[in-house]
Amino acid sequence: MSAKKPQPDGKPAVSVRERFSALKNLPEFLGLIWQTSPTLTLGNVALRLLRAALPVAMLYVGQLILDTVVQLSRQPAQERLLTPVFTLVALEFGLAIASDALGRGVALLDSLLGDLFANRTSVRLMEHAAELDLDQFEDSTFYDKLERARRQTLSRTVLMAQVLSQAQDAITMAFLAVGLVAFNPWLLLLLLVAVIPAFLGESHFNERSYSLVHGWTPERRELDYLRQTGASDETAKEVKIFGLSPFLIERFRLLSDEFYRKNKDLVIRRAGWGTFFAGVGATGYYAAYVYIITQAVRGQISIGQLTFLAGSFARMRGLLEGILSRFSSVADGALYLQDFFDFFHLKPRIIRDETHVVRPFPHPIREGFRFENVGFKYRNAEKWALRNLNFELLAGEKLALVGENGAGKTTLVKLLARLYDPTEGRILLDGHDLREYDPAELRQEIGVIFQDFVRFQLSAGQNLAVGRIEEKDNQGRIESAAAQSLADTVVQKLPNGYDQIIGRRFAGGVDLSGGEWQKIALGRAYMRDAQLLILDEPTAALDARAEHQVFQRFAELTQGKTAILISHRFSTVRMANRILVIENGQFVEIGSHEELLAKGGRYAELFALQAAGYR
Ligand SMILES: Nc1ncnc2c1ncn2[C@@H]1O[C@H](COP(=O)(O)OP(=O)(O)OP(=O)(O)O)[C@@H](O)[C@H]1O
Repeated sequence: MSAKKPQPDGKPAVSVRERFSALKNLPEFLGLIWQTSPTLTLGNVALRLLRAALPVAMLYVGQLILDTVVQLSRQPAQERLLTPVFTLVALEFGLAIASDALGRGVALLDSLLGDLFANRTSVRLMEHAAELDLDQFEDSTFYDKLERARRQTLSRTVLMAQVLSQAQDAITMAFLAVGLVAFNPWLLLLLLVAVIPAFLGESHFNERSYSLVHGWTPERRELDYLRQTGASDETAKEVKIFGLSPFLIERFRLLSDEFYRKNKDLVIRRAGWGTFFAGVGATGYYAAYVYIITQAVRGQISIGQLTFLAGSFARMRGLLEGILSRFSSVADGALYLQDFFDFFHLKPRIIRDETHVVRPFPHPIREGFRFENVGFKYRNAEKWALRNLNFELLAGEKLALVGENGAGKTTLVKLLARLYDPTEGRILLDGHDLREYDPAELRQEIGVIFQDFVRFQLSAGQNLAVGRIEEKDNQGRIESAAAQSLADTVVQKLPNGYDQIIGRRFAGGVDLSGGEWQKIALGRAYMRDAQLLILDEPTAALDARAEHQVFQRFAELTQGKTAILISHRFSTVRMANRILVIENGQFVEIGSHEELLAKGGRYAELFALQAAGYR
């Protein structure tokens, strides 16, 4: 990267070279438009080509009309034949109507193509985001890219129209230039001199504006966050109780005012310079006009030619100004495209390894999982979340993970599901590295219910079905999963049963208590029918009776399956075959409840601590 000139607020500006090099994105962009709809694209181009030829045709007919009129006016009254004039006027009338119709046709196709393109792009964005790794989502630069790619959907459709208009106007210019150059090539030069300063000015301000907006992506993300946090159903409760509104509003006001001020300075300077450059342009035009008039007065050209040339010059000035100023917004659009393509060029690392034969997932798992010296560090984190971890999770075993907050229990589970890969060491499944299996197949065989499970604003039935979404229409399966997780008792109370929308975001939604939500989430694990079931604090919000019932069923349901339980409640933990204690990401001890109690180590200590609380 070249050293960038900092903006007044310390953010890097975008160099001219970067803006030009961003234009290389246009062919790929046009390719995407073509793929969106070849028919609409072809139609659009054809209409624009026709339309490009019309201005010069109209000016030329105008010239013929005037010359014919002048000629007729010089003839004796009885010899004046008006038919040729009227024919020409009819022709010009036809051209005017055609021009208008073509203009509307182009606008229509632009809008249809634009809408279609925006829809397809949003779908592609969602599809690509779904392929990326979890840690990419946890990276703020990634998020900024995603944000810019998302925000620019609309302006990309504008960019499309701009690129096409650019080509259309260039063709019109070429037609007009032929006439102007034939008359006097210097006029073309005068035209450029009149227009280029405006272009440079425009270009400069566009660059500033892009830099400002680009540099402010994190702050704009924060603004969105503040706006949402200040007023959303999820946060309203705590915002009210803690009286957070003034704090949030103040931060929002400060940030948004600062952006307003910066943008205002830019807009004002832009308007000032814009007026000046428009003056320069007008001067050029009138100089050319005076010259053409002089030529007409001297009889060098006809009155018809005078109007043709003056018209051509004025028209070309408008077109050239348009082309040049559009050029700089096309260049900016292309810069935004850079963000867009950058996002699409991001590749996930946790993918099916196509360089090797992918190992089929064992059915059933024979030996189990083995952690060999596993260490993991989160992206951008200083500290290891897990280190030197060696243990075995045997096939069919129920293993409980115990450790204080932040010990690394959830991280361990995420490694098993390959949401991340270990930073060092490896995890084996039946003697082979997890990376040798297809991650999609692996995840199919693992059912995880995280402690921060998602409360989907969908129907109760769909909330259960997310455990295996292919079975969303299998009502029998949904109901039996609900019965196993006790979610059926929750659904019974809902006015519309399984079809009831839960959560408050949408009209008619009914919210559930924390424990009720948890029963629904647990049901997902039973929908899943996976070989390895992982429940991360599955019963934290359940009352004592419900917890007891859940675990009675859990033992039955996981028979023959491998399971991991994370819990801070020892009543739950002791139901596991073995318990793994971790502390600060390190292995402490492993064994059955009785063994660990007898050993009198960390587990025994924690157990005694909790038991004392109940005495
Ligand atoms: N996405 C993340 N990025 C960076 N650090 C993380 C991330 N998630 C967790 N950590 C850190 O990794 C460590 C282990 O976290 P983990 O969630 O695995 O703990 P845990 O044992 O499940 O805790 P708890 O009992 O509170 O659920 C913690 O120090 C935490 O701050």
